[in-house]
Amino acid sequence: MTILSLSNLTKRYGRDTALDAVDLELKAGERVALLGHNGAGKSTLMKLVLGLVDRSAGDISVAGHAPGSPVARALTAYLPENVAFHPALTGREQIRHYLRLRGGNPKDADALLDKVGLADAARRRIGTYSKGMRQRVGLAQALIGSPRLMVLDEPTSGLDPVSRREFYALLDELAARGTAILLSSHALSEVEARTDRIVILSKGRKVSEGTLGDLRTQAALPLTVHVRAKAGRESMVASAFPEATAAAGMLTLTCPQTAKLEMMTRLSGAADAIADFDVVPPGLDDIYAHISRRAA
Ligand SMILES: Nc1ncnc2c1ncn2[C@@H]1O[C@H](COP(=O)(O)OP(=O)(O)OP(=O)(O)O)[C@@H](O)[C@H]1O
Repeated sequence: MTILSLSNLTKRYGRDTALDAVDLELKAGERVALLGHNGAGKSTLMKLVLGLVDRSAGDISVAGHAPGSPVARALTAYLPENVAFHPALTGREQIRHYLRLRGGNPKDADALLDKVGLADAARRRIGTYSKGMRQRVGLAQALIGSPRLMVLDEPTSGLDPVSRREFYALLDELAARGTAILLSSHALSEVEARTDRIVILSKGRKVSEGTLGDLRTQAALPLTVHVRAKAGRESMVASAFPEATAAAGMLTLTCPQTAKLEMMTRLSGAADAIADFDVVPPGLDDIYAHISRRAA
């Protein structure tokens, strides 16, 4: 089921085009990452989805409803990059407050805090929480009313690696229950591992979209191959791979995606002299840099 649909979506501020004819669909349970340099249009896209600004052209719907309409608002949750809570309130008091504002039952606060792993800290003041714990309060708040679409702006910025992993595990659980997740991030390595699809914006235009595999194919960047020779067989390996550069006791060479099999044949041909080798595909940071540069 389609939860979010953007078609030819355009937003202009005066003569500047912040978002230029963007198409995008999110189905239930999909996790989609929005990448782009500063000013690429990520926040504008999110604001349009939340109904905070009006579109200049194109269409947008949240489960068939206009963004900002009462139904779309009830179906959508938003977690901004920097969530601010009252430091003197406990986690439980803060979530009870939000539940009252959203017409929910304040008694549900403990269940929500438990869901985000804050059951033990529910009675502590938010002023004593770490940044990761405050982000979880934000997530608990966003979970009120079981949203079908969750929009997260840089949700893990400032979190340590363990908190980031735990945060993504919570998102995985939400997605597994059918919530569509749209998040923006600059932390490419985590997006690489924890989202189903990646959308790259540049100057308001969608310049790439797909799984990491799709993007890898589009970018057509070469693989990197590291080869370590057996002791005493260095010159034999060096002559088998004359194009390689040597550093730190290893030979390093690149191989086009389309020439993987030839590379395997060459490696097996020199197998007697090789102690170890690694074939490293380009990571999302390389692919992102390549696609953004090409778009610019
Ligand atoms: N309210 C506004 N009035 C005029 N121009 C705006 C407004 N909001 C955004 N813009 C412009 O629209 C373009 C896209 O901005 P946007 O904030 O969507 O980018 P972004 O990808 O979210 O960037 P960042 O990563 O820095 O948050 C920029 O050129 C920005 O200056």
